[in-house]
Amino acid sequence: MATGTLYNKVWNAHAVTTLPTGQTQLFIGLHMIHEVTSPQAFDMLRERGLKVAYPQRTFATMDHIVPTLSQSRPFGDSQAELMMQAIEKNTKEFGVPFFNFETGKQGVVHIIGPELGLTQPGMTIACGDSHTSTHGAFGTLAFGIGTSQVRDVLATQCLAMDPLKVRRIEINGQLRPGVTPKDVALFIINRLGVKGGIGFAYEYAGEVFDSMTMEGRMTVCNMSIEGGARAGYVNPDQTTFDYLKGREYSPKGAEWDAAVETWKGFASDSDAQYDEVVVFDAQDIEPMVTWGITPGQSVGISQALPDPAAMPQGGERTSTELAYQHMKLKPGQKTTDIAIDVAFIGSCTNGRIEDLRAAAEVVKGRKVAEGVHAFVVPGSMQVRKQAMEEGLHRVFQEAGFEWRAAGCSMCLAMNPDQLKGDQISASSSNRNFIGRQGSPSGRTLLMSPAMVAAAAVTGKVTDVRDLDPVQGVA
Ligand SMILES: CC(C)[C@H](C(=O)O)[C@@H](O)C(=O)O
Ligand code: SF4
Repeated sequence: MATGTLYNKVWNAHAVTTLPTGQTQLFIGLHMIHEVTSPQAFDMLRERGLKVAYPQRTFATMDHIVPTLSQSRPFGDSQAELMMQAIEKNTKEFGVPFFNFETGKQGVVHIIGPELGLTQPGMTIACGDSHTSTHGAFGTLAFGIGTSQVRDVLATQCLAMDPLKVRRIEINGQLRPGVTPKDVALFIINRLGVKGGIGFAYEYAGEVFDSMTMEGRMTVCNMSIEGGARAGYVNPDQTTFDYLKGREYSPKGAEWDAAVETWKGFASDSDAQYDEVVVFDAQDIEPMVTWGITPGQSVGISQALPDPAAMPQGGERTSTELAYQHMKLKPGQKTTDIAIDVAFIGSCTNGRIEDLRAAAEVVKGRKVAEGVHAFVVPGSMQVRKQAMEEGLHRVFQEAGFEWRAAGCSMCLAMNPDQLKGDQISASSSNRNFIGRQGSPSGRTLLMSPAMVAAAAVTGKVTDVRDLDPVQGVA
């Protein structure tokens, strides 16, 4: 059992009791909700005549179904309009703050929590969404939950949870130029497998994380769930505190100093005991690209696609063969030979300002390749505003990208932004499952925002480090 870890400290600080099932009843400090997994939970509350126990610890937004072109009401999609109306009604009736378009703070749930300073070190956080692990970047224990658990948290502010083991993933050394947090996330999943994290919380540590920005840490924690982990976190440090200072919901004045002292106390001790420790060398990581139908089916940009015939019979070989069938790619093929149809920059993995800056940097002075449909969907209204203040929208538009409104968009295509037929996308999102981007035969290549930008301007998967400099661009 892990001791002296952040996991351990945050868990114990929030444990209410041990339930007869052996599970821990855990108090949840922050509950974020969105339109997809909350309507039935509110209905169940209504059926039982219950209230939201802590409306001041509950915050709502809408992200999955929002159209990114016209947002005039009623929405063109009547299903989406109904979901919007449901969350409007539920938040009003139950007294839950709702970050809708009018507030200027709407966005993907995992982007707005940190951006508003709602996400704070040492917290337990829950949201009816698997990528809640994102908030672990702040030294929180953040869990994605299902709709019946959303009901439980609404009604009691508690969850019944099984304890986790802790695996420390330490990456030492410095990342090579052009290698980003997204590449780190894909590398970890490639090495440990999409199921490798089952039963674990991942603690990300080592020089790479020490020097990573908060947005980068969010990208890596976001994808913990794609590696099977229940949660993922980075210990809070000065980078964390600097990010949170002055945010809307961050503590102010004397409360700020007291909060920082408390937050520091949640970090893992230097002599903490882990259930497992895995160590990687930063130099071994290169820009990564997925070629298959799970986020673990990836290669470094310089490597050829793997050969299933070289794998032992069984699970991995079968899923590799299945992936080749769906992706219409060939073992041994170079990733840089794969042409793309669509370039999507956005999502809770890579829809933050640093992601847009990194992509714009590549796009500046270049043009989207002929036949490629490229678009940028900022992760939140605030990210969008910031990007426009920096003129990034113009960089994208001049290159031929579309500049859209904030939401989940083509990350999972619950809105009109969908692949057609067997189109292939270069996508900065987190899942490449069959049908994920709206078309059953659609194909998704996951990569960093800079790599998506490089693919958009060349029309095929490209090592962003190989692009020739653009004349006249500083
Ligand atoms: C719609 C929602 C329940 C889902 C999730 O839980 O992750 C979505 O956000 C996703 O990324 O697949
Ligand atoms: S951006 Fe994608 S992964 Fe994130 S919450 Fe939305 S659909 Fe899920």
